[in-house]
Amino acid sequence: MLSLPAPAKLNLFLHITGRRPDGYHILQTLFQFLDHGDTLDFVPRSDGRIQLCGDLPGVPTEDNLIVRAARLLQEASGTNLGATITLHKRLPMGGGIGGGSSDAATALLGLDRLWGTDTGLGKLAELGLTLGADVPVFVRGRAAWAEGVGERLSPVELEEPWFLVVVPPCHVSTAEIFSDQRLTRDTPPITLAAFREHGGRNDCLPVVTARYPEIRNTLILLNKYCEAKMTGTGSCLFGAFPNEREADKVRARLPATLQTFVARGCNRSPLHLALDKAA
Ligand SMILES: C[C@](O)(CO)[C@H](O)COP(=O)(O)OP(=O)(O)OC[C@H]1O[C@@H](n2ccc(N)nc2=O)[C@H](O)[C@@H]1O
Ligand SMILES: Nc1ncnc2c1ncn2[C@@H]1O[C@H](COP(=O)(O)OP(=O)(O)OP(=O)(O)O)[C@@H](O)[C@H]1O
Repeated sequence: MLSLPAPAKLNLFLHITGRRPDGYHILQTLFQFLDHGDTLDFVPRSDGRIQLCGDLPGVPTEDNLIVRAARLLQEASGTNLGATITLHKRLPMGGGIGGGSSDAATALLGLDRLWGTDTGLGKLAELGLTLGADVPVFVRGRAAWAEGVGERLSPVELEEPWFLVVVPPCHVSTAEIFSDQRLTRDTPPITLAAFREHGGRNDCLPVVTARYPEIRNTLILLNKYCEAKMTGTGSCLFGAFPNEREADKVRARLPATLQTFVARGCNRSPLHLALDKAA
């Protein structure tokens, strides 16, 4: 059996600089991975079937990004093999930490290894992009400066702080935020050097806090202890700390009813570290 992580990501900032004719948004963002996420177990099958164990509430199996990724790779590689895949879900859904996209990337890389189809990261990233804008960065496995719709990636070396992540008690649909009339789509493009000097913001935050009072209130609370930011289109909020102890201290002060976790920021995806180890 092959067991692999599907880590979370954070968008350290997110600027919307324009919109394509097809409605997709042109963005600038910085992706960093967390050493916290789902786990997928893979067992090969000779009958060609894709079986998923570990159903998600509200997601029909055929729509699960893991199953869709598996079928895409079967088709692209022409393999006759199948797999039984077990998903151990830990990441909140609709949290902006990329759980579904990361599961898809882990399925693509894990099955490519299991089946010996040797597809290569470039082709896997291309297949992944058809499943979601966030899949390619998980396939490439490097913290990245991203442009375009999130698929034009340049690897970057960032500090690797500890993050306290807070999951407000609501799901946010990415499509709903991107279609809100109030969203600003005209932030002037910046450079990585400018971000390192002046930082950046999340252009989705005003729309998300206007729509979700729970997120606005959680942001106010977290801001008492650190500079709180939002990842992706929400709902998750985070703060950076120099070490685990400092992050844990703030975590202990938050109401026990709030879902929270502490994880290390990683420039190299835990998925790729695990694949190297398993080689
Ligand atoms: C917000 C981010 O998480 C930042 O990393 C991503 O851009 C979103 O990536 P994702 O969840 O993989 O998004 P997708 O599943 O590709 O798209 C969900 C919906 O969001 C909108 N969408 C997504 C990405 C983008 N650059 N512009 C968009 O307008 C589209 O309406 C799309 O139907
Ligand atoms: N394996 C999967 N894990 C999670 N969600 C999945 C999966 N397969 C399909 N989905 C669907 O994708 C939706 C988005 O899930 P996901 O956890 O990626 O949200 P997210 O963290 O907000 O993503 P992003 O940061 O990419 O916007 C879910 O609400 C669910 O309907």
